Amino acid sequence: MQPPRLQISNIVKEFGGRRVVDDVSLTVSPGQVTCLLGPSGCGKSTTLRIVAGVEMQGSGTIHVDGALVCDTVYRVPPEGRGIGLMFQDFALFPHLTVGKNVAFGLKGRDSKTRVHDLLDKVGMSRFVDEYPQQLSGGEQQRVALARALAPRPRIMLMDEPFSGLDDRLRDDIRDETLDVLKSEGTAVLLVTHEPGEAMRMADEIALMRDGRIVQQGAPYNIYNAPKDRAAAAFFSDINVISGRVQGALTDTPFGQFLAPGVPDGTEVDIVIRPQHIKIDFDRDGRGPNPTPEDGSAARGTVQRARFMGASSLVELRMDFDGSILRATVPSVFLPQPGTPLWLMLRRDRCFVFPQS
Ligand SMILES: Nc1ncnc2c1ncn2[C@@H]1O[C@H](COP(=O)(O)OP(=O)(O)OP(=O)(O)O)[C@@H](O)[C@H]1O
Repeated sequence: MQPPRLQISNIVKEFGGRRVVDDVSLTVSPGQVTCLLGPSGCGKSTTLRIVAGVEMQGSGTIHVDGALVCDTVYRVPPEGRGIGLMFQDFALFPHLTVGKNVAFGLKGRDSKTRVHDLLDKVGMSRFVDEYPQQLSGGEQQRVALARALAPRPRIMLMDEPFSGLDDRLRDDIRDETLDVLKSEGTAVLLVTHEPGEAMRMADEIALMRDGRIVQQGAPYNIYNAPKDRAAAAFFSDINVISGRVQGALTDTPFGQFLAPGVPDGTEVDIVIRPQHIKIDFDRDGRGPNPTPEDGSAARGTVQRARFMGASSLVELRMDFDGSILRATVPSVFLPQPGTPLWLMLRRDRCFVFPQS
């Protein structure tokens, strides 16, 4: 079997006795994009710097195509690792033209063709003789991508590469970058703190917290089967309803929830995203009948409703304990504050986590 393009095994790094990377392992295959996703300070960039070879790990190993690149005694220098880098502040050389920037790391006869092909791929051919300061931020980013890919790196490391760009442009450049990276078959390790960016770019997401990878998988799986409450909350606003387990069931105002394998007496959080709450109208103080899919309805009063563009966000104060729950509804639904409404929770979209 082919070894993975990049294999990171049990990497540990401490700064001043504090473990900022704690036993991180992951693999990336050619043509695959893996995102290290997590809040600021969780150790993403340090992990990337260790792979790049500009930082040394305390323990653990890195292999590229099955060959050892570094452990705690042996170390291939950064330029010998076949790795391309793209960082937010990774500036182009201001005194070189676009073409010369891209050609910078290239030798040999076919370098002209390579520069031409890459500039074509990133849609920048017509700027070949311009200087970086004549280009917009997005154009510079495209050239930086071409430059990083020019020597055909086996692995591309990207650290928040799009964060200097404004929103709309960022979406376009992300998509274009992804197309180019896929067409080159490069293995990509991308660091970001933005779940939206990870969902958009990644084949696989490694969710990091306090130096550890807490969950790893395809974006769909991580979003729909988060490991704990914090993992669920990292991707969207969440609603939390608390309960206590008795006989593998939790009683709540929304009916009973299964809590298999959770010991009696355990307090649990039932977590649901706002778009998975169902709203129904009040019929003289009565709500919809219970169903196996959605459980029982509980009543609340609209506090406020806001139009969000593609959806509307409705905040309700619940009769049963005065807590606020948030529901999003596609398109336009803007009930007046004070309107009584009934909420139901889609059972297949609820997560039950023991409280820690
Ligand atoms: N050279 C260093 N010396 C001491 N502490 C460091 C050093 N580099 C990083 N750290 C600390 O290690 C922790 C992890 O930093 P790192 O940059 O890897 O996090 P991150 O997840 O990439 O966050 P951000 O997105 O903010 O860069 C931080 O608390 C940081 O202050």
